[in-house]
Amino acid sequence: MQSVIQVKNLYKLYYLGEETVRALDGVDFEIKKGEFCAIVGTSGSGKSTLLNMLAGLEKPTKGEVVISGHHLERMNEEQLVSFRRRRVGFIFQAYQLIASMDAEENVALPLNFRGVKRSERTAKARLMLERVKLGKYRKHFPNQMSGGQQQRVGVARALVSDPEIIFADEPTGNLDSRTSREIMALMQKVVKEQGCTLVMVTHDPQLASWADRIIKVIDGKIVSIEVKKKESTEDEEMV
Ligand SMILES: Nc1ncnc2c1ncn2[C@@H]1O[C@H](COP(=O)(O)OP(=O)(O)OP(=O)(O)O)[C@@H](O)[C@H]1O
Repeated sequence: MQSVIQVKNLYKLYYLGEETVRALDGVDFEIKKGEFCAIVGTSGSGKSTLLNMLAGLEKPTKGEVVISGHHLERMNEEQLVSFRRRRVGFIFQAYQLIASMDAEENVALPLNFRGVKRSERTAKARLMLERVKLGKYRKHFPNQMSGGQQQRVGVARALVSDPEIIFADEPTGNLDSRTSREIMALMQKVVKEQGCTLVMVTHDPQLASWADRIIKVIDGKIVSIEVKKKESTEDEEMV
């Protein structure tokens, strides 16, 4: 399988007065196309810094981040914005839905930025809401939905523009354990159905165990990469 993300000799140093924080301290790995990858580690280990580098939200101090053959560290701000709009979807811990927009409008939002016409935006948003089993909730506003439902809207919004890669930062951090499992199962299923790559950051090894590849980070260094043997799961059989 082809690699969609390649990270080579990556460093991110922060200078705080006399002190140098080695948030990423020489990191190398690859993520294959279509994989669900978890980056796991305790608080302060460097997970969010790594995710920000992969999404082109922060510049590395040194090293390479190559996404589908494109070097992010060589891009300027404008190129990075365009890269994110065209190729990337995000799922956030606090959902980040717009309170004044209903579920359908929230899901359609990434398509506005791409200049897709209104009728097509609405049709795609409805399809995605059906896919996350929220078809009946399309006219509901965020404050009329549970946390789990809001995050399902978040998943639909991340997938609506057919991104190559979805980045998720503690996507179930605000949810109880049962709802968390539901969201993990949903993300695993829809990502496989759409054939995109999912990179999730979590501090929770239990949640990381849903992934095909688990990258463990301690003090800015990778200490292990576990690749799970493919099993014929229920989700895969449904694809
Ligand atoms: N802008 C910054 N300036 C200085 N130090 C920073 C900055 N951002 C992060 N750090 C430091 O880099 C290290 C890694 O931080 P990071 O946020 O990546 O960890 P994390 O694993 O995502 O933690 P958490 O799970 O708590 O979000 C920490 O020691 C943190 O204090």
